[in-house]
Amino acid sequence: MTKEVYLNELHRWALSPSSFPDFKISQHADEINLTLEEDFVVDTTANTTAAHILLKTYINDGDLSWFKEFLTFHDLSLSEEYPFLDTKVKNNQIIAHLEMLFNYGLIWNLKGCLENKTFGELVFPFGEGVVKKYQGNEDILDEKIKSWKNDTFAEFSSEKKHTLFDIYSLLKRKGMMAELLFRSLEESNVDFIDDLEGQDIVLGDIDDPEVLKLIQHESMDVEQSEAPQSKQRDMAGNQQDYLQSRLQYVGDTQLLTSNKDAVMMQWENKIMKLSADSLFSKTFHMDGFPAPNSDICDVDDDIINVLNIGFGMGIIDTYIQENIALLRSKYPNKQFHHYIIEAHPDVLEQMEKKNWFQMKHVHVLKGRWQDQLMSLLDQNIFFNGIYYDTFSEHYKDMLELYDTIIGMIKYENGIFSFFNGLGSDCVFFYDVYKDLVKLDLLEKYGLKCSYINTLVDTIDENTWDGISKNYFDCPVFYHPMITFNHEIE
Ligand SMILES: C[S@@+](CC[C@H](N)C(=O)[O-])C[C@H]1O[C@@H](n2cnc3c(N)ncnc32)[C@H](O)[C@@H]1O
Repeated sequence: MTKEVYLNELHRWALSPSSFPDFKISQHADEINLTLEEDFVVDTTANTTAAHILLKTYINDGDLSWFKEFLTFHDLSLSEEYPFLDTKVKNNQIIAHLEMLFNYGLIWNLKGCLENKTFGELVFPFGEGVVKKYQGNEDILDEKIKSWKNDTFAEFSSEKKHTLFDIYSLLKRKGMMAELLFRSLEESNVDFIDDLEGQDIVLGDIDDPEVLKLIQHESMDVEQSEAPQSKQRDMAGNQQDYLQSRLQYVGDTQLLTSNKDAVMMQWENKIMKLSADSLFSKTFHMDGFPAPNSDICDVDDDIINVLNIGFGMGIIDTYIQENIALLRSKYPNKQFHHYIIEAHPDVLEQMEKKNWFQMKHVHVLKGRWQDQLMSLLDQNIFFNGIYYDTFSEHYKDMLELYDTIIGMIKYENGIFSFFNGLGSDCVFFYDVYKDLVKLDLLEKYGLKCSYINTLVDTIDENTWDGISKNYFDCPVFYHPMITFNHEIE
């Protein structure tokens, strides 16, 4: 069987699997060497795979008008008429079909179909956050989201809703596996991998550019704010360039690089308030948070230390100071210390102007956290709350950070949090990273990560005017609350 004939069969099957019960990928896949993502693509310009077709058909309950539209839109001429059969993809088959496609090399983060979406976005176009519990007023949701929730999602049977969550979990798992695989290859220069998901895969040498390309293709390598495609110095993606660049404060609303990348913006104000409160929430009763458990909270804790990494516009630091002032008046015998680490000279100059160096019990450490944290560790200072929000760093840097701060968080009543912009320019990637962070923290450090899901109501159509790149495009913000896992005691 030629590849063309095989692919034609594959797509007919994806449109209507129950009409082709005998179709087996494995029968001919090996013969035609079907292992890479290109082999699944209907048309390379449209980048739409059999899995996109399968998912979209399932979600649309067998109504295939979208597929006709898709063919016309992309001016596709196919060798054979596709049968527009009125047969639905069944709830109990879809997971097995997707698993099979993944086992034959389907790549998890491809965008395709009419709307150029990832598989995850076909299932939950606005991410998992809007279908799970969140804080905030539903009325503020965008009309498009409301209409999807109320007119589309609400109409699905409960069995179908369950299946959609199962599909989404599978897709997220595939994303996490790809990230973990990429990371371990980078770390250990592994040459061969055996028995991944039941197959024997020989990857060859990681230095082989072909292998590296394949793995990188599957990895997201997210940054807190991603770099625009430009020939200018890459300030958002490269720390050295960033630290040597000039920054500009635009009133009290923005901090920008000369490339107009946003280092910090005022729309994050609400998130900074939530973050500042959460740093004290395991030691004191803060509004909107459950009371700290008196069994595990160290009530004799008289020295309260909070650390913020990355000053930016000082929004979170201002809220931390407000909290300290309030708590100091309630607990006059306790000592409160506020540490700040900041690396950029222009930001340090701004801090100077605003008197941060003169404030009582505020300790500013000038330099990168990579160089400053050790001195705190050496002085045996333990923290009730640590917050991380830098710029031009990657998730790799956060993994490095975990190694150090694990020894600095108070065991009983300490908490770590960060501005969660990981993968936040795509709802599906944001959901994958949400789970990956949880897994990383628990597996390696025994830390428990839960999230407060809060609606983002401070971004509007003008927010990104004049900014080179929108770095947050999700309706729900996942605020991480990371503590030692006392449940395992
Ligand atoms: C997004 S801003 C922080 C905003 C802050 N949360 C606020 O409320 O205004 C990021 C800050 O981290 C600083 N930064 C970037 N890399 C750093 C590093 N490695 N160590 C310390 N500070 C860093 C930047 O210069 C910038 O001031």
